[in-house]
Amino acid sequence: MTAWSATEGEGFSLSFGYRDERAYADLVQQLVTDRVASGIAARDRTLWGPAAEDEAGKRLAWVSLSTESRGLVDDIAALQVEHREAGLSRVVLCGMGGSSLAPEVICGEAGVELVVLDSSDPDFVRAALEDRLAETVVVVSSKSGGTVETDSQRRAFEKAFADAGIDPATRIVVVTDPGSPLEESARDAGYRVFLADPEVGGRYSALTAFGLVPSGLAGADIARLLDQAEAVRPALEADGVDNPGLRLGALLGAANLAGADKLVLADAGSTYPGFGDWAEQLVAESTGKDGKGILPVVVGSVAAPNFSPSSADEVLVTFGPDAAAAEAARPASGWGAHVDAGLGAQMLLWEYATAVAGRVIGINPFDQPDVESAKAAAREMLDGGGASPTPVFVDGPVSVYASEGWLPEGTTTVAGAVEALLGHLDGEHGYVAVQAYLDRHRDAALADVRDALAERTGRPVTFGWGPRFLHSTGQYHKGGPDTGVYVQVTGDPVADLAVPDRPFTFHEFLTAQAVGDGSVLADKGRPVLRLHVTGPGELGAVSGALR
Ligand SMILES: O=P(O)(O)OC[C@H]1O[C@H](O)[C@H](O)[C@@H](O)[C@@H]1O
Repeated sequence: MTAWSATEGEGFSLSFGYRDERAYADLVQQLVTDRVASGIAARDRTLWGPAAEDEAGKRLAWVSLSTESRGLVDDIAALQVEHREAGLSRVVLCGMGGSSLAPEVICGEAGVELVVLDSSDPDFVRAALEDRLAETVVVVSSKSGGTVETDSQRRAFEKAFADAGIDPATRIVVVTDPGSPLEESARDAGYRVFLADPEVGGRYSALTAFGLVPSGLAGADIARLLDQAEAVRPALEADGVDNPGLRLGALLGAANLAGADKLVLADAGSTYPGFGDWAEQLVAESTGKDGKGILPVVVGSVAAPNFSPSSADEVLVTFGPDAAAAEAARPASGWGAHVDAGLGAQMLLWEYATAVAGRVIGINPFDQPDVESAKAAAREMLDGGGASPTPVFVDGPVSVYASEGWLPEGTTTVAGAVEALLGHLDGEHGYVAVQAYLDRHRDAALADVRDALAERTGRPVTFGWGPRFLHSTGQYHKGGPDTGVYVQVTGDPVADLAVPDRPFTFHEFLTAQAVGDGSVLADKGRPVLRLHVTGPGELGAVSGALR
């Protein structure tokens, strides 16, 4: 690292460190000359090349949401008052990926309760259904209106309300795009419907109805969020070398082209701790395709392995006001940045930076071509078309499944299988993705294996909860560079739960998602190990072997 330089303006401050300041300065200058910032603000569809033009043409309305979304604030506040007067104080959000990650961060910062149901794990779903139903409002959010997790959750809540003698129409609020199948069924059912701007993709939708409705109903100050975004807009739209969106985007893009293709994100004293998970979806789904991309690695703090120490393929970025913590870290790659801003400004800044990085890397930051393949494989499994997998061996409470071509014959222990998988990890660019298809509240302690595995391997390690990560890093795993090894953890639930009026249960669906995504990865020749435990009490056998 040769230098740190700072940019400050209303609503943000950034400092950067670079291996080679000239490489960075030249690139930012080029972006200024090409008028990329004002071009994005003017919704210029040509900035990502001819192949991306169609998609970009209908995906750039996020640039002006800080003004366009103002009209929603009063409507949401009025509905919130109605709910409170009716004694409804608990808000559950059913939604995946871009339809739930932003509200989770916004409500986390505001310190208001929002129950985010972004799972098909039967124990997790049941816990959400059984808690204080009499006081519950359910927001069902889906842009496409066709996401099976969200549809299943909606059905489960409709049945729970009906069984309790409560009219679902008094409790269910829907957020969707105009004309979606969900809009139609919601209108038929008499639900309150908020329509979002269809020219904003899911992961750029934080400041649309998708971010604002659940957050506002839960009690967060959404007008303040829009104010923060509005404050940073002039800086992001300016064709100048101090533009923070250009600078952060250029850093991520230039680092990526130089081989630093992992983005390690750490909180440095922010008031919005879940921000890493929101940025993870934005960056991974936007850039991870065509064998290219930036892999976000969300870590607990600047003291966590992968941040300190780091490896030569990692860019270290902190968010929050603690600049000293950021500067104390010395990235092995030489690439790093520190970004401090109010949450609304931070979100808009990263959206610009991601769009800019996409242009630098040479991908379309608005599509997600590999997400559908896992959904199709899951559907095939549920229809009975997918081959039912058999374990390679069973070790105590753990059944072990492996994709072809990497597990040595004669392996009989979980520890041996993990060792063999890690043996396939490339020392320069390899990463480990742990994917836990479990109850992310009850089984939260399993996430500790991230740090342990990062220490053990010295390589970037990500930890994601299934099916949540399928709508985030799942795109990168399948569409990004072929450098990962994958550990899936699945388990038998305490009790399964039917999906009302569907021919499958939640557990069958969750299993189909894990097996389906694993088969798509395996078909691409990516090594996959699945460890299936007989029950939540047996997870120790898995975490022990991964440490
Ligand atoms: O809002 P929905 O249409 O239900 O989509 C939820 C998620 O689904 C897919 O996985 C997309 O890749 C995500 O970008 C999106 O956020």
